[in-house]
Amino acid sequence: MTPADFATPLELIERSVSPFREFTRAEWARLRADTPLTLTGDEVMKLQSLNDPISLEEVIAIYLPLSRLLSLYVAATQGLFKATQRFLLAEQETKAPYIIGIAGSVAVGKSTTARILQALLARWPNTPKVALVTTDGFLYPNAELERQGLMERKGFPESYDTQQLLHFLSDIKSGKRNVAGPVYSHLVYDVVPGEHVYVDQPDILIVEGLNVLQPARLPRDGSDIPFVSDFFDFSIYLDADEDLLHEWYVTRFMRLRETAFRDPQSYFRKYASVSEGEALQMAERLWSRINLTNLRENVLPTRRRADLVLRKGGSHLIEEVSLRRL
Ligand SMILES: Nc1ncnc2c1ncn2[C@@H]1O[C@H](COP(=O)(O)OP(=O)(O)O)[C@@H](O)[C@H]1O
Ligand SMILES: CC(C)(COP(=O)(O)O)[C@@H](O)C(=O)NCCC(=O)O
Repeated sequence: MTPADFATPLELIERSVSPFREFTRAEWARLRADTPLTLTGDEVMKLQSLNDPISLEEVIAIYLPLSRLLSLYVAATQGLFKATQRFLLAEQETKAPYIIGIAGSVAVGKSTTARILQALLARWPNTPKVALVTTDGFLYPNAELERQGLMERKGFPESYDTQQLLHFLSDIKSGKRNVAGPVYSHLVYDVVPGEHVYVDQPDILIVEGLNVLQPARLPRDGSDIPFVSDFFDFSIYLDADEDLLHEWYVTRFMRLRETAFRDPQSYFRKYASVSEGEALQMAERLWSRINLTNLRENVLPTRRRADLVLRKGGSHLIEEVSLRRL
């Protein structure tokens, strides 16, 4: 026995009650085992979002072990589903899609993580059909947010049509074909009327958004309201310190000024032509009044509900991984 093997009773209790198993980057990277690399450096570059750099090394160290874990979990869930069907003496073979939720703050890089996972999972040897949707389409349109005085609460739980999202997920989970969902445009900063995304019986669905792990606000009459996460088979929370998120948000806003904001259709076009100081002020205001407040009040408290927490450090690399004990 070494001194490190001794722990105080309190330490033992803390260790035994933590619902998560913690891994350093190096420990997690070893769990890739023999999972083959199926993406090239060029493909990875194309999947990254603005101001969210990702390298092939990150895919190898973090995402290949995750892909291996998910392939085991998907197979186990499918086995359980088949067992239930056998028990029910079901005559027809049906299948339910495996649904993965990705939560985390604005500007943490959920979109990059979601796209990398989608590409990796779609390249498993049995090439499953992997669909990806973002929850921003389920935000109420700006006109409705304005009517309800919620324009400064965009991204807060009350700014989403959660009923619509629940119906959408329920239709997909129950195997309906061509389920239509709404589409949000960051350019015009609003839901696009008449535009839809269609999800057609995927093997795997990735649902990405700020509030996907949010508990339902239970009605006083005690009726049973599902959580969005009730539809998830696995969930990921992408985490980073507040200071980093703040820096990433403001840097991205200032880079968007040079690109997307120049488009005459951009909601933020004004900030492409005002002084750098004024643009910076707006970015700071959006961050602190909306996104940071939402992070503290609503998003971060859901972290402990995830099955896996990926924690990013200063250079956008994932430095720590926590996996829920089953
Ligand atoms: N104002 C904007 N104009 C254009 N694209 C944007 C704007 N804000 C965010 N985006 C893009 O939208 C996507 C989602 O951003 P966000 O909701 O902050 O989540 P995350 O950074 O976690 O992916 C990112 O790819 C980001 O680059
Ligand atoms: C559209 C968002 C709410 C993110 O939505 P999500 O896809 O996570 O549901 C967010 O990017 C946003 O626009 N927040 C409002 C404050 C801001 O303009 O940064």
